[in-house]
Amino acid sequence: MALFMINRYLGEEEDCESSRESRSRALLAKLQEQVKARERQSISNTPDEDDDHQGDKEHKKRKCEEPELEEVQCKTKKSEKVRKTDLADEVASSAKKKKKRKSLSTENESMDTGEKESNNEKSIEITETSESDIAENKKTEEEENKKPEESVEPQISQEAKTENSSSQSGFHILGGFEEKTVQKVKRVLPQWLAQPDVIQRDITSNLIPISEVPGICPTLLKKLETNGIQSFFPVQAEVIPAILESVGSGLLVGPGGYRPRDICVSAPTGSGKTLAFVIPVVQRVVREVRALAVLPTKELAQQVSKVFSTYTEGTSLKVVMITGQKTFAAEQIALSENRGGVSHSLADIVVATPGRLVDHINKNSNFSLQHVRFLIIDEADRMIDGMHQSWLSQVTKAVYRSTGDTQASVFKRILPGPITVASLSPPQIPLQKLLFSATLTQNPEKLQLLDLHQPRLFSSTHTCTETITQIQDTFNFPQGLTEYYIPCTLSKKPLIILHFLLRLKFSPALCFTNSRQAAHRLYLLVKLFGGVEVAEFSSKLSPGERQKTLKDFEQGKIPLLISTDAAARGIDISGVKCVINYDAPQYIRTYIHRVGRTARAGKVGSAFTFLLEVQEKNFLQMQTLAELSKVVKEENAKKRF
Ligand SMILES: Nc1ncnc2c1ncn2[C@@H]1O[C@H](COP(=O)(O)OP(=O)(O)OP(=O)(O)O)[C@@H](O)[C@H]1O
Repeated sequence: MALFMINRYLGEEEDCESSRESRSRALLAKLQEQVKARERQSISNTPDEDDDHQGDKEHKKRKCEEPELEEVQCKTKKSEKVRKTDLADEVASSAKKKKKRKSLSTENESMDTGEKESNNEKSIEITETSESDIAENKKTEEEENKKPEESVEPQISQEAKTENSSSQSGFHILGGFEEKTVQKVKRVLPQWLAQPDVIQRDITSNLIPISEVPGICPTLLKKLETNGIQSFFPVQAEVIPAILESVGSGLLVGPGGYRPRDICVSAPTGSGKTLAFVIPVVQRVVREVRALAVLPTKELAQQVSKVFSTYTEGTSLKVVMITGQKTFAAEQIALSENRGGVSHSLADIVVATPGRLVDHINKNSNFSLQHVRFLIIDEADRMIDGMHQSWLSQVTKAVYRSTGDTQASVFKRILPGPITVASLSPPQIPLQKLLFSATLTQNPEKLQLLDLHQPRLFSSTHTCTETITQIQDTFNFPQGLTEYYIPCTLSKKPLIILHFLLRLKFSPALCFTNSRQAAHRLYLLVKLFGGVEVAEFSSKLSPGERQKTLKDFEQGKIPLLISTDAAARGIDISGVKCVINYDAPQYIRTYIHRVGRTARAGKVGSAFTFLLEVQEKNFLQMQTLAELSKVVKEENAKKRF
């Protein structure tokens, strides 16, 4: 007995024949209906229809032959219709998005409009195929237009629809449209730059009696007094003890037996930076080239050399200047002598310009820098700009050059690297860099070029800004300086100069132009006009002529000196009452150094800048002059020349 009975369903198979017949009949009827409809349609169409239509006819013909295929194609067309309608929707929805995202550019908007237009064209094509669809589309479009500011939800659904349609059409949308907040990288200044030892800017109310500054030997104190120096300026009171402390345990090592920190000083023009390095160097140096001061120009080197000579007078120390003012042979003789086949240094302190220094390193075999303890880089920002000459790497190489001398090898110098037990023994002479400038850059990338060791900064401009994005090189002007600018025309400039000298008796005046030609033209013009003793100063003159001109100017023989920027930096001429920028300087640093030739050492002075109308805006926009511009604007509103 069977446990289960399986009944087989035979329904369709049973009347298979009859159903097949009825299906083919129905299909035939449907086809005939369609053929008739198309015939009616073709009759109603005009004969001058385009090629596309003929294509259609052929198409229809094929369709008639292949009814099944037609069915499939109809479906495809239908889905295309859906896509096109969706495209129209997409445009509508993107228009909405556009309204919401105000930040879209007009250019994009116009592009979008174009797209919309073309999509509209497409939807017109569609209307030809199905009128009911147009009505529907129109309705949707109208609805969309009527409610442009719909709630977020419908828009999201539209977007979803768009995405859907694009995935249907086989396109993938690239890129996300979400606005993500990008995390900003906060660049932080190294601590030594962010937290300097602050130097008071006001010299006169911050004088420190020389006896109160620790560590200075009695001989030097006496010498200072002999030179009329009773008190130290703030920069000297801060920096001298710091340098002396770094050589407290002798020249071989710094505090705690470690390499001493390099020192950077940023203080206004005329604030006394020269003595800040001259005093400790003279106190600590013994015979051998122990200190090397590098300066950008001959005049500056001469000036610094003079200060060193003053403070080494009466000691066994010898200062030698190598700037090319003397012949190479004469400089060689001054630097070293040969006794019994062994070269001995005759200089303890060398003051040099970078070019000539490199010449001696390469060509003078008796010139040794192996005992240099202090490397002074004055006008440091200018010297960094001149680093392409690679003078510093040449100096460093010469400092760490091996002698092959076994006796000296006890104190052999090795290029500094990471501190290890081995590197600390035997003791080495460290090379300590001392940087000075009124416009020392605070840009760590530039300072990096100097390969400083754990630097310590003394600055009169502490801005409390640590992040690099906020950092601007900000500099201070001397306290006693008053700045003016004079709006004028080109033709009136010479007259104003004469007015200053002849009527207002502004002298001695140092007048700056932007080129040698301009300086020479103005010099001739003033000379032709007469009534004022005038001289010019530029690289056109020989070093000897330049030196004489500066001396005459300092002694009051020349009330007006017309100069290029050759006299803008570092030149210390006492008694300059007024600086005139006949041509406006292009850079703030140039401006600071030019006007810094007056109001030196706590004295008062004035600076005048002639500005053509076109230059006013740029000049006042120099960032650090923002404050000045405010004051000067108010003042000049009253008095216009
Ligand atoms: N303690 C002091 N007492 C009186 N005068 C001083 C003192 N220190 C320096 N001076 C004088 O101040 C003047 C300016 O000094 P110095 O040339 O060193 O300035 P500076 O800071 O190097 O300026 P710049 O940045 O323009 O080169 C010099 O004439 C110098 O003799």
